[in-house]
Amino acid sequence: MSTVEAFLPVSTSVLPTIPLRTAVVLAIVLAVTSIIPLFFRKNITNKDGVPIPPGPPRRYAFLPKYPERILHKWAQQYGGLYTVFMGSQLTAVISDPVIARDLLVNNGAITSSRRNYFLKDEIILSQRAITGTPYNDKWRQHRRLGMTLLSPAAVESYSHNLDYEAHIMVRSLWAAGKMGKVPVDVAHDSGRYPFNNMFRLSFGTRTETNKDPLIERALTLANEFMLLSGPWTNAVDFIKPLQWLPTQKRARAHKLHDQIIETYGALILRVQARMDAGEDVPDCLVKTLIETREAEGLDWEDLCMMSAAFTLGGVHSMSGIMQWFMALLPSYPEIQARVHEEMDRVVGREHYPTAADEKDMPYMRAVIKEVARLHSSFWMATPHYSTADLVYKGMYLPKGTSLILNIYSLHHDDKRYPDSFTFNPDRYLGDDLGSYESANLADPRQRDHWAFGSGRRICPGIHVADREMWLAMSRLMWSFEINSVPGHPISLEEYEGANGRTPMPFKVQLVPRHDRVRMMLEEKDEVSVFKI
Ligand code: HEM
Repeated sequence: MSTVEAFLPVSTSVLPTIPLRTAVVLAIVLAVTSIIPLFFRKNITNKDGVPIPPGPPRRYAFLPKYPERILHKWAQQYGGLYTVFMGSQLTAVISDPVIARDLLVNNGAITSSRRNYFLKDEIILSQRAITGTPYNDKWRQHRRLGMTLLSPAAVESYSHNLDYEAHIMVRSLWAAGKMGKVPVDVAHDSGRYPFNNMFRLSFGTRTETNKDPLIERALTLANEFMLLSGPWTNAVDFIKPLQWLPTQKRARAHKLHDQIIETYGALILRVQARMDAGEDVPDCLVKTLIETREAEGLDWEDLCMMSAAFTLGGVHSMSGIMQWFMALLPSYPEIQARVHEEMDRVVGREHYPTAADEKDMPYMRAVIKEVARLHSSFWMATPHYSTADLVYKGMYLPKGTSLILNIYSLHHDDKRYPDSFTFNPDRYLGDDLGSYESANLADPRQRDHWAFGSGRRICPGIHVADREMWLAMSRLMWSFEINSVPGHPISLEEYEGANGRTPMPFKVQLVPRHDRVRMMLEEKDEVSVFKI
């Protein structure tokens, strides 16, 4: 009797005896057939035998730093629509403008949901903050409430506030740079600018000094959100058993959720107290939410997450693009010279460029579009998720497919953007459309860039973001020559972030262009508005 047989229960002796070697072989075969396939892609077809789009043979739990570079390599190998298995999650990667339009716009009724990402959606956002909500009535309701402040007409109504914050940002950078004599780290002011804008939209107020601790707190929360919500970077999002373990990322996600509720909840209560005391609270998102809470059936988490939605969506993204702008331009003195020539010719040196000057400054507009193309805040937008089976050009996308807009490949298509890795604003001369108009062109191959995503989940902040970029970037160019600091090269290849991307820390020299700069910047001081 073998050792194994000695330990078998007596009752098994009635079963046919399997020799030990056969048992071992069977165990190996079982392991090979049931475990090994978990590491390779599945061949899925629909009932008519239509296969899923091609893709790499292995399954992945996460992709390392700079996942967009791997997606780009696969796009070149497998084409404009391919699939990758992230654990058991089938993920379709869209790298072609026509396919993006066909799948995300024309089939938007069934491709506009969100997968329930474990860290981002389930823990941090509780499926809220607009971005984390599946395509359902709650999403429609929250997006509608948000859009009351984000429509083009609404943006016009508060454009003077954005104007003022752009002034404050330029002024603060100028002061920090001691009028061009000292190198400046632009990150803090690049973050405070959109934060003040979003804070005002959400809560009707602004931070009054550059040192207000709320700025650092909000920027830290937004940054942590971006680090934890990468669509390809967390194995725990794709391997279910990992979700049962007390991992460090899981703990960070719970902490972030609690901090969002605590920080934004406290601010809501302060607005509520003012309203209860009969004070005149400026129109803002939180005022609307408090007034309509009962009629809309909003719970406390809805309120907190909605009041954080603009800050989570519109601060890190805008701060990133502002920083890329200031990181890029020092390497292109000839482009700066062309902007300055246009600025002096169209605007002159007596006053700042305003929103009204935009239409007359095609080169400055082209520079902004080119920054958004070459250094998009997000390379993979936010994944969409399909809610019904779909067959597209002989390829099957089953219900429950995650759909990734591969912005990196779309923006590095050398046919659409010749020499696509080069910063060349000339490619946008003659394009006088705003980002939203461009996203709605009948021919998606003519769209300026895809930085704001696509389809029914397209960034709702697109209009305010366009205005913010124009005001801040044109003012920076009116005021300064942006130079690099000798001996401190700025890296344009490396960057930070798992989701939203920002340049590695850098400093620039902001040299005032003329005497009026000082007078303009000294003109308006920090003002205090409604206090909460
Ligand atoms: C340069 C600035 C910005 C960029 C590059 C950007 C980019 C994006 C992208 C790529 C998406 C995903 C779209 C998709 O799913 O297809 C998105 C969604 C979103 N953005 Fe922005 N965004 C910016 C500014 C803003 C601003 C200023 C706000 C707020 C006022 C905002 C709020 C949101 C929200 C709430 C969503 C989720 C929309 C939904 O799921 O329905 N974003 N943004």
